[in-house]
Amino acid sequence: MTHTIEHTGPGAPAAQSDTMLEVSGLNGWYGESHVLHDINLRVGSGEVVTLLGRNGAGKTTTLKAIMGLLKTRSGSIRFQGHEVIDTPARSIAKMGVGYVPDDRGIFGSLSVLENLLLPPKVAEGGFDLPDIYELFPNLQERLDSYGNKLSGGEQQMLSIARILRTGARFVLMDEPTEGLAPVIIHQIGHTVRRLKKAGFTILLVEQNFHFARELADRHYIVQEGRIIDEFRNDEVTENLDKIQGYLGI
Ligand SMILES: Nc1ncnc2c1ncn2[C@@H]1O[C@H](COP(=O)(O)OP(=O)(O)OP(=O)(O)O)[C@@H](O)[C@H]1O
Repeated sequence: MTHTIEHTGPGAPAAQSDTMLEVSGLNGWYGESHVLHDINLRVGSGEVVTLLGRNGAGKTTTLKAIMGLLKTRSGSIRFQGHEVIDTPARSIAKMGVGYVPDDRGIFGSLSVLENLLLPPKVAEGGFDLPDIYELFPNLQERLDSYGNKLSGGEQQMLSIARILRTGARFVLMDEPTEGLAPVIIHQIGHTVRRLKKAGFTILLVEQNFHFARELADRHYIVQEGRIIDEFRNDEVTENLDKIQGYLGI
């Protein structure tokens, strides 16, 4: 069945009580190196929430820990009320959590279509191919191209598109704008806005504060593996100096 995103409602964030993700006291390690320290964060259903911070702050590691890709972790990660701290990544994906990694994870020796069809469906209601082509017309034109022949922007779109196909409704996105030209960043921003309108929940890691500010409902500031502050998007203007100080911009 075609998933008509144009006809979906305005997608205002759901009530505070409707929690998609609740992380409490999350700690994470790479070997002996203690990288995440008592991370607490919450993402409501239908919200776009960002993790902002300088290089090496621990943003990617936080996403990996939530997705189950960082195995040495402790604390609590609840997805729609279910504790997943001991759940492997494969099972977390099956619960409807999609992950768009910072390296985009495209297989260079597979075509666009093969890359699109690769991740297994996890839920009904995912985008079918016409939905994807409507959202990303460039991908339809490049269906037979190999992944390694795509531009950075096309790879990013493919990486997002294949997650949408799976039926995941909660998407973790790691720096989707990294290294892309302004016109492509604009297109990615347009995509995130449409997904929000269609009711998706998004946890977004970003270095590009201006991009994050255009899209997000709330922001968490990550520094040295800790959440040190948080802001609603409508509090950003009055806290701009503070935020720019945190981010070093
Ligand atoms: N595979 C790894 N093994 C050991 N240490 C790592 C590994 N990956 C990241 N780190 C370290 O963990 C810390 C957090 O890194 P992380 O990649 O989560 O930061 P980030 O905020 O996402 O920054 P960036 O935007 O640069 O990716 C850094 O000190 C980094 O050097």
